[in-house]
Amino acid sequence: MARPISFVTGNAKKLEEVRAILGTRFPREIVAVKLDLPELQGEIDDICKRKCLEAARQVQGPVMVEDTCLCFNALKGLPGPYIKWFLDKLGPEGLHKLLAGWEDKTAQAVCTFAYTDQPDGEVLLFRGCTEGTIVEPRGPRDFGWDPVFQPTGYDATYAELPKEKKNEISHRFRALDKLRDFFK
Ligand SMILES: O=P(O)(O)OP(=O)(O)OP(=O)(O)OC[C@H]1O[C@@H](n2cnc3c(O)ncnc32)[C@H](O)[C@@H]1O
Ligand SMILES: [Mg+2]
Repeated sequence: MARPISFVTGNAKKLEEVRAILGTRFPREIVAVKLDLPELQGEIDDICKRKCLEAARQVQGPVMVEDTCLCFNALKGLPGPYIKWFLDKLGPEGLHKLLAGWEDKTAQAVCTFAYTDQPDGEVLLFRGCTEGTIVEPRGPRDFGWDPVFQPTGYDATYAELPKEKKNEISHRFRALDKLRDFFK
């Protein structure tokens, strides 16, 4: 039997969605490890790779980590990987207001899973994107920027959609679909 994969994250909501999406149809056991890993500045692939190798160093075994970006097209992809700090400081209202001066309200939610089986191993990346628009916040506020992200083709924000629906169309679902293919 292959060793369990530690999913290293400080975010309980991510973990909840990963468990719901992978369900029981995933061939490897996944154990949650709650660590808030440092995230270095830079391009998204490098952030993910370094986060993953740091996780592997701390866990000393197979790990996966995940990084989520919210990229505003009018702002050439920003806040991108810095969305966590923008959200912390500005709140959902402030994210919407950031685009006040721009006609283009479109955005991409981008999720990148990084996997490695050992501390100095090769890091594999699995990415999923969902297109949408940034709207005035609507719906429950229990997960990040969900209230301001309205996926294309829907009248509801991520926050307003039933969890099962979000998990069928989300950036995280699409990334996990690729990860699942790899482990099949
Ligand atoms: O420990 P890690 O896994 O890094 O967890 P984190 O909360 O620091 O997460 P990120 O570094 O990936 O930062 C992404 C930010 O976007 C938020 N976020 C991530 N996925 C989201 C989703 O599906 N819907 C809404 N907000 C999300 C999350 O709460 C953070 O504020
Ligand atoms: Mg983080």
